[in-house]
Amino acid sequence: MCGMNANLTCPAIHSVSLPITAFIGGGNMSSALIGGLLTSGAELANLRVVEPFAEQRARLQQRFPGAQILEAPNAALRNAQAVVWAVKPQQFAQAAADCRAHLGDALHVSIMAGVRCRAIERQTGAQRMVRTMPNTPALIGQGITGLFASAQASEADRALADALLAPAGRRVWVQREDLLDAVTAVSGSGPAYAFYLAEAMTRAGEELGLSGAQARELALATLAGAAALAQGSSEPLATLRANVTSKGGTTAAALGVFDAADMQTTIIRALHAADQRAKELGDALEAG
Ligand SMILES: NC(=O)C1=CN([C@@H]2O[C@H](COP(=O)(O)OP(=O)(O)OC[C@H]3O[C@@H](n4cnc5c(N)ncnc54)[C@H](O)[C@@H]3O)[C@@H](O)[C@H]2O)C=CC1
Ligand SMILES: O=C(O)[C@@H]1CCC=N1
Repeated sequence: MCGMNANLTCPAIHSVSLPITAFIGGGNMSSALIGGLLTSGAELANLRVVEPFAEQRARLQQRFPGAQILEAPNAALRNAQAVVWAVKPQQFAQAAADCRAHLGDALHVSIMAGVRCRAIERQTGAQRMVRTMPNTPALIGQGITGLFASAQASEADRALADALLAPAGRRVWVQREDLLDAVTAVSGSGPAYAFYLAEAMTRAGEELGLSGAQARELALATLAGAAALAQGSSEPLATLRANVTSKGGTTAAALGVFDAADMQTTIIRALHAADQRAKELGDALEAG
């Protein structure tokens, strides 16, 4: 049951060779995921990546020697046991049309925001699917990925998807497909919110006289330390916040400004907008 439970550790993929796996789209997230597989010791001889852009193919070839980097789908995809859809949602219909004739009986794994199992089935004919939503800390193995399996996916399929995403970091399986939009809003897009906050903290630090490098170091170490503290604690987040906030002190002064601007409501509204956008991307594909 390792594919169902984020708390169980799945067998590491490095103890066996990577099953024949085709990534469709070799951009940022593909590179992060493949990099993770490589770092975890997977042999890349069974890896195929379809990437139409020559410059990006050259980068992939240099970074992942041994992998087959293809300009267009061809017979090399036929025996793939897993196909990972890693194009932008708006590129999926074209990519699927290009690939469909070349794919055999593979598990289809998607990392695309919003694109629903129904659309993947319609565009590819696949029924065994695992949709996933990783995030960019996958680049350093510290990401977190939400996963959802179609009803037809077997335990072995779930385990394979889990193993492919394991080098990217932690995994959380959800039981309803629409919850992947919520995962996208919280953790898929989430690194950008953290960087946004860090940018503002860094800018303020500079305005207050620190060097840019010092302000950045202080901001990032604070965010990382606060996240690590909260992860190791069973206290509610509000209690951890209260522990920093002396009555009449500096933190209260800062939080007072946040509250006056209704920051929590704004952040919550922002995540609803991300969830809504994932749904719109899904709707557009179903309509198209
Ligand atoms: N960037 C992020 O933080 C995250 C992105 N995602 C999802 O990952 C997917 C890819 O995103 P990125 O890697 O950021 O985008 P990207 O633009 O870096 O990568 C997409 C790649 O697909 C290639 N491509 C375009 N048309 C193609 C076709 N017909 N066949 C094969 N390849 C084709 C492009 O040349 C490009 O290299 C998206 O669906 C996104 O929703 C998921 C989680 C996080
Ligand atoms: O912004 C996006 O649409 C993608 C999905 C999650 C992170 N990046």
